[in-house]
Amino acid sequence: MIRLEQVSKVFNEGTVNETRAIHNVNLNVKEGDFITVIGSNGAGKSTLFNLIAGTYAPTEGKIFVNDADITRTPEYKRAKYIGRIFQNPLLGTAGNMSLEDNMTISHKKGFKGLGISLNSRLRERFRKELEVLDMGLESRLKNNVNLLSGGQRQALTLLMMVLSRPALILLDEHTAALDPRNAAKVLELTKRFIEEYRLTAIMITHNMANAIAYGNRLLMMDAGEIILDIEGREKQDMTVEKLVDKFHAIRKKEFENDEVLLS
Ligand SMILES: Nc1ncnc2c1ncn2[C@@H]1O[C@H](COP(=O)(O)OP(=O)(O)OP(=O)(O)O)[C@@H](O)[C@H]1O
Repeated sequence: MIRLEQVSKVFNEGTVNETRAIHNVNLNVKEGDFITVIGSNGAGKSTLFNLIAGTYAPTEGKIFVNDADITRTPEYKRAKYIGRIFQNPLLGTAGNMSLEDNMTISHKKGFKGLGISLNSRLRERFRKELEVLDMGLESRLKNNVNLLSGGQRQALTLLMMVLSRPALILLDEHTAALDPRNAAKVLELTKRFIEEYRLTAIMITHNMANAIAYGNRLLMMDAGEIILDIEGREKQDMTVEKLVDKFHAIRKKEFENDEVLLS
């Protein structure tokens, strides 16, 4: 459904600060894929997301959605079908607005422009949707979102995004800023929503064990390249040790991401 062909991204081209963040990447994301992405520091993981989301245009190459060339489609247009969650829980929701107002906005997005006003039926629906999170948020519809904890806020962001039914979701270390208990909870909700709503998802994680445990496909990036793309049996049989060994075998160097190896 999303395809990258020979995509490269160079920042500050022709200056002393020139950085080749993505180099000749080919990637075909199939409908229903849940892809985890792991990689050393500066490997190009976030840049890959920025290219898919349209935050940056590639220096070279093309990006397609269902065979339509979207290489030059601006980010705000792609946002109609690509959902994205960042590491920072403050970014996905409006803190100075209530839960119900936040949810109304994302609900409207799901209905692609239909005028929708907040009424008791919609409130009841929001309550039911929030119950699924099992965080007690169903009784806090009128609370401002900035009263929520980081974990609650990230779970709400996830729920709102899922309910707008994006064709593709990009999760950029979305549990990395949470304490371990909340991180595990949000990760489990993520898995559950992806399965229940049959979403196509790409998730960057610094945790190799999670990259192996979640999803049907795993990418490893290094120095702007996808150096490993595994799925099926090969992914199921993968272990952290085997993954580190694979990295050494391919790159003939140490894996430079302390967080990955320590987590
Ligand atoms: N806007 C930008 N301007 C200049 N250089 C950039 C920009 N964004 C990323 N880079 C550079 O591109 C390379 C890849 O960065 P990117 O953030 O994609 O890596 P990453 O794999 O997400 O790293 P990390 O795990 O450390 O977050 C790095 O060398 C980075 O400094």
